[in-house]
Amino acid sequence: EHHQWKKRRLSQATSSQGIREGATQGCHLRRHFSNNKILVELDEASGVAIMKLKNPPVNSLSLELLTEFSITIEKLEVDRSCRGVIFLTSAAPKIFSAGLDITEMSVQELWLLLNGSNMVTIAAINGSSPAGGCLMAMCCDFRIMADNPKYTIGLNETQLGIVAPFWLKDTITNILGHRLTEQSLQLGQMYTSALKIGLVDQLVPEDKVQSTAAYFLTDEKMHEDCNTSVVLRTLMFKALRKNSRVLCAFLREECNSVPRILSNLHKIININIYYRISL
Ligand SMILES: CCC/C=C/C(=O)SCCNC(=O)CCNC(=O)[C@H](O)C(C)(C)COP(=O)([O-])OP(=O)([O-])OC[C@H]1O[C@@H](n2cnc3c(N)ncnc32)[C@H](O)[C@@H]1OP(=O)([O-])[O-]
Repeated sequence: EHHQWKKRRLSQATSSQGIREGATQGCHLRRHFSNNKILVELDEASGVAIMKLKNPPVNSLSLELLTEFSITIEKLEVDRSCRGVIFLTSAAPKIFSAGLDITEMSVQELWLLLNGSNMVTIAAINGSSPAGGCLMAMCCDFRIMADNPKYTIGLNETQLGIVAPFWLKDTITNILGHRLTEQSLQLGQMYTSALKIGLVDQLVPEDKVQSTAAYFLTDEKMHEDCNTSVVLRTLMFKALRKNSRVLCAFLREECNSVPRILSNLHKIININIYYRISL
């Protein structure tokens, strides 16, 4: 049943959003597809897909954006010309994402998709990234952030009166370690020095964020890093996150067993149930 639902969503996505082929940019042929809230450029020469969030004014993760996010990831997963690489970056400068839309609450599907994906994912963080924005970046395999002291990143849930569920805590623990996670979550800390604590992997000038992310995936970079393929390293990394993946599989299984008539309301209720279990 879930399989049919997935197929239906994919065909809806490809027909209703429309894929425009043949647009050129630079010397590579690019395919674009654009939804209301997400712009995707697929460079066919390199197989690199760039996903840009465009939900002004602050790129909040509204239900509409999150739904388009799921559809886009699913489309790229089955697109054979995509080498399995995505950059998440904001179409608007200064703000990567303000996190969940404060009037809505539904982000677990995004976490499931990114953690469960076999594609290499890179967050090109070109602005502030609190709460859900930080979660989205943390779910990626690498994080490259604009070097600007005005931009902060972190999980400020405690400051908002939200208790972080276990899967969010596990995600940040994988990156920061146990003690720093405790401090970070207790204080709802937003960091300006995210590189120092390892929350991001690289700080670069603002206008270099996207090109650095792209460079990460080139053969040249691969050679620089002792001939270790980025893809291989990522697979190793994903294997190290085994617990999260087992958890993902478990949650996915659980989600699938729920009849997916999928009105948004049902979805939110299901997610809230997971919230409750996790707490
Ligand atoms: C399990 C995971 C749990 C995750 C939980 C979350 O993510 S909870 C979320 C945690 N997120 C946060 O705590 C983020 C808190 N926000 C900020 O820190 C800053 O807004 C900023 C740094 C993102 C942008 O600064 P800036 O000076 O460039 O811009 P500005 O401040 O002037 O805002 C412009 C407009 O955007 C509005 N708006 C803002 N955020 C949201 C939102 N999430 N949603 C909807 N709307 C939002 C804001 O009200 C204002 O509207 P107005 O009045 O024009 O109608």
